[in-house]
Amino acid sequence: MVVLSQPIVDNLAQFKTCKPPPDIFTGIPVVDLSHPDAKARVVEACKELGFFKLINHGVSMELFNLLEAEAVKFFKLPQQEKEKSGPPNPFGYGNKRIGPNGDVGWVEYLLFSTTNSHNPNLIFPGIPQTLWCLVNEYVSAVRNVGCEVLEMIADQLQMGSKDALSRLIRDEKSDSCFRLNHYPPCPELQALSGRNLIGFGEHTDPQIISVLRSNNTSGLQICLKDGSWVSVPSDHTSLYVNVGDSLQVMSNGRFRSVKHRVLADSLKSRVSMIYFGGPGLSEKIRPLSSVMEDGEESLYKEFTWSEYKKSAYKSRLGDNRLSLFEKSAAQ
Ligand SMILES: C=C1C[C@]23C[C@@]1(O)CC[C@H]2[C@@]12CC[C@H](O)[C@@](C)(C(=O)O1)[C@H]2[C@@H]3C(=O)O
Ligand SMILES: O=C(O)CCC(=O)C(=O)O
Ligand SMILES: [Fe+2]
Repeated sequence: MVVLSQPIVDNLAQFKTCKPPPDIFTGIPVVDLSHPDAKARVVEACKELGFFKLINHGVSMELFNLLEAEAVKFFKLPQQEKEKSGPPNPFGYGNKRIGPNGDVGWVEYLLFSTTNSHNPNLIFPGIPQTLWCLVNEYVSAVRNVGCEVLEMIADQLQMGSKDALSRLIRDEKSDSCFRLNHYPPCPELQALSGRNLIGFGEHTDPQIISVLRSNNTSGLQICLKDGSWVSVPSDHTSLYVNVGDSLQVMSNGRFRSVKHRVLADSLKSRVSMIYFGGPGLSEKIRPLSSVMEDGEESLYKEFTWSEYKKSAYKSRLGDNRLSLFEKSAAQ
């Protein structure tokens, strides 16, 4: 019999839990970037799930491994050392608290702005130079992948110019960010209740596009159109792409900003790295005229990314942030 000390139970009581994940879902669309039908498959997946797996993406396994190893090294540092780069405001090292409004999860993380104006020494006094350099190298590689995907969408939807979407995240004023997440295992809880801790609660990503890579520990779940949650198979060689709220708006609801969450594993650490491609602060977020049919009305009130971001940072993780900007919402 496993005997749990009271402090462990008390400490875990603040976190939400969930029944162990169901079998791994086999219906995640796989897009081979080098295949001629890639554009059509990307668009189909953005409409159906707002989520897909990318293979032949061109980011080297070596870069994945180097960044993962440096991230693991950082997360193994004594708590005091890691906290030199925190608290996240919103950038920096965070532990258990997500965002400014009381959300918690079984996760520690480093959140970076990808805009150069942020001096790393001010926000990350505790971060090793090697990790900083690898983050920059990795971000530029996955930004290119994000741009390639957005260019395929623009082409497939005949948006007129290939860079109608990609320019937003390629722009030097793009307000993008990057996150390294570490979900420690929690065997005590599994032993106690047979349940899993919620590592990162359900939410949608506010930006245009997110590009995710994880180690070989599963835990990511996405919500299907019928409201059921399914587990995404882990694959440390692939990238996963999800549609963010801004792309849902720009497609006037044709693409789906996918609701997702992460369950911590009871035995294995999960390490994930996510690039969130966002537009410049003053960019207007509205349906692109090229996607609209004759007479079609926008489902959303027009807003700038700065307005949306401000509103997002007032919300709780699981809130439907776009609902405030829907045309049907009270003015
Ligand atoms: C609770 C929050 C954390 C978050 C900002 C927010 O107020 C609502 C959106 C959250 C989210 C989800 C996707 C990304 O992980 C993130 C960096 C983002 O842009 O929006 C986080 C924000 C965060 O952790 O600061
Ligand atoms: O860590 C993951 O796998 C996903 C985390 C996530 O959804 C996020 O950071 O927005
Ligand atoms: Fe997310």
